[in-house]
Amino acid sequence: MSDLLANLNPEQLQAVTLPPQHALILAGAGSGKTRVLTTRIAWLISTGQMGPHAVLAVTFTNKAAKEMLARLSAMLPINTRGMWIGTFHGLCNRLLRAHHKEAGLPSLFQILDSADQLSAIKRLLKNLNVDDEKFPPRELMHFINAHKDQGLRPAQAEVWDDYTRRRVELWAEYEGQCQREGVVDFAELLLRTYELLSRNEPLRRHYQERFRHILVDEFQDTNRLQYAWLKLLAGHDGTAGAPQGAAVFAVGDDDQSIYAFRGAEVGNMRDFEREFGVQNVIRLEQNYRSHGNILDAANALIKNNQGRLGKNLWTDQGAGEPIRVFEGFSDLDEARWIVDEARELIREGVSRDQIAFLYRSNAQSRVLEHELFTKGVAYKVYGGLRFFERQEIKHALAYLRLLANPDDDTAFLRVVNFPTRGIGARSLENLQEAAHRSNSPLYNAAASLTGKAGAAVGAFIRLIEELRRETENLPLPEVVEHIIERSGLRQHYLGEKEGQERLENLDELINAAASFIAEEGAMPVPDPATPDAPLPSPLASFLAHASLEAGDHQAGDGQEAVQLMTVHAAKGLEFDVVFISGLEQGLFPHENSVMEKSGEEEERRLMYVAITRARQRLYMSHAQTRMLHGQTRYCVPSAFLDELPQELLLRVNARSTPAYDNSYSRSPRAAAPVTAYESAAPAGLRVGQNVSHAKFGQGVIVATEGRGADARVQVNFGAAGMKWLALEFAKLTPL
Ligand SMILES: Nc1ncnc2c1ncn2[C@@H]1O[C@H](COP(=O)(O)OP(=O)(O)OP(=O)(O)O)[C@@H](O)[C@H]1O
Ligand SMILES: [Mg+2]
Repeated sequence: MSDLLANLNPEQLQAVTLPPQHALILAGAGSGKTRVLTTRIAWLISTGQMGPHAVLAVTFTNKAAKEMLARLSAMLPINTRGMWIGTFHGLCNRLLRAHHKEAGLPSLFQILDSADQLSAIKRLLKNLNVDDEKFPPRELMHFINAHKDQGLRPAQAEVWDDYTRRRVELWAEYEGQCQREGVVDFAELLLRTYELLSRNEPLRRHYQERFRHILVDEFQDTNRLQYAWLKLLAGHDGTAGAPQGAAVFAVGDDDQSIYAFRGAEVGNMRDFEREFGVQNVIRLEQNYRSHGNILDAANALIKNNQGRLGKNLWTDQGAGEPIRVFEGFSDLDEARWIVDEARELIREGVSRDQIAFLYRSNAQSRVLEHELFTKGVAYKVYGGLRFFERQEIKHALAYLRLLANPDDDTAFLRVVNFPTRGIGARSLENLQEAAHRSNSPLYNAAASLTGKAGAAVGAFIRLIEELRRETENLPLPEVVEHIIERSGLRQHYLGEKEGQERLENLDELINAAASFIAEEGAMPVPDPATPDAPLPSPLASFLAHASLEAGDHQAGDGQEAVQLMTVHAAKGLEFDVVFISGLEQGLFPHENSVMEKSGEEEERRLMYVAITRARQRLYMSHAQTRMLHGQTRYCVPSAFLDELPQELLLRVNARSTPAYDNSYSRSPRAAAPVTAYESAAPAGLRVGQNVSHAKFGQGVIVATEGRGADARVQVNFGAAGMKWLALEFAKLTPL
């Protein structure tokens, strides 16, 4: 046990060995918060203060949860399987599976990911004959999710006009549809669990008594509902006679709060301190992750934010290397340089796993991927177009979902006519109407269809029934393989011109099922606290996993690969070498943020997170032109670059003339050091400049393109929205 505590500094040691009280560890990046949290769990267990089943720990991503379990197994000779360590969504899923009856859900309820949710909403609007121009489905989805993240149901929503009233009605209809179909969306996982625990006293008591220690990583990014959920589980719900609750140990960093746009509230940290009467607020100030220059850059940047809780991070690791800054002619040029540099590092012996490419927006990964692919460098993308979101995978999963739950209408509609079975849109509409009238799932309403379509749908239902029988006793990977064959999916893609890649992905799904079983064990483990709760089938567990986890299958599992992800997804992680690309106004900071002070500060925190992921070497880059949404944009370097102490930066020049480029009106320029950013902007106007327009009012320029008579600027007019204006016609006055 002494080994466990051996390398901790005094503040870390104090935090790890606190008596069972509420505590808040407030500390900057890389100061060992996550390490302290994990070590505390190990310490509590190894000193016999609690059993593995008395702990609940919440982390932010599946990757982080896995890492925590791995670290725990390394520290302790215990089996960590079955421990309640995971993401909010993962833990809620587990709770609802164990108590689905009490939660009013079918035993095999399915999880809708965001794409499924959107299609469920579109289908609803169509069924109700609602004009989707007036009620754009995506917008309605955000409306619904934002309310649910606040812990609200339609009856509690604030209605301030007819339009909102209608939206709330549609939301209520949507809830009804989900309930009929036995599906839950991400926000519902949390809300349903919260409601279950607050209404069901015996159950609440059971968990309140069970969990003696609740530990939360990245506490700054919890939203209202998550905080309420934690309070409830910890026995701080205000109900009379609640048992002496769990000790809550929260770690966080206000400077890394990057989910305010999704309703996360840093204010939760202050509320926590007050409401739980936290006696112990511990600050950690030594950073063990990054070399001095990297840390200095991060500290200098974040100083520009107001109202911070304030911390002072230092390191004894020495200054290390300067931060290298590269300017590319174009995004392709930038990507080429990044990949060349990475290859050089790999040649020098840096592991691919220790090289990360970070970017602000998912769309930026495409050029990087293209370049990596061309040069034959193994890479892995986290997030983005997830494996489980690809068309062929969703088709295969839909068959599996129907096996598990025939009431799942989203799955039904996805594959009833895929591969084609001659069932027309008209017949499907009739079927949906019949289902709507009889308030039954499509699967059951199928009998009402007559004629040719009726026969075809009947054949489909028989196919599903047969598949269910045929796969009943098969191991999961074989179930997956069987349905890919028997559903006709493989045959279908064999006949498709571009089908090869899709077939490979389908094979990869069989592999994913196999590794899922290998990792999770062939059968789910009964929970000692609720031994009588029904165990989910391996299929149901796998489907939940597919909805919850971003599958990362570009590079084979276990293969070393360069890590690509958005800055949001990089939270909590660390790498020897980090490249941050696309440091341009409008991209990072993102254009949606420029109008608001709070938006700008959130972008700065995001940049702080990006910088502090690096251990030894940090690169930053930007391009003069970039293809975005099919157009070439001229770009101005990010203001964040100017906020860094210039003596920490090493400007590296282009090594050669660009071999290819995607900008069409760039004047031929040699490989001289490039500094003249402004030349790209038309007629004295630059990105970031405030302007006024007779009709739209005041705004700020967020992008420019073209020259002379073609010159156009994109202006964010706030309330009047984002506009592209041709300079020749629009009268813009610089302010
Ligand atoms: N006392 C220590 N001695 C040596 N290394 C340490 C010590 N404390 C932490 N570290 C190492 O420093 C690195 C950063 O730690 P950790 O990831 O726990 O920081 P964090 O505060 O959670 O960072 P973030 O805010 O980015 O999530 C890890 O590699 C960790 O193992
Ligand atoms: Mg951490």
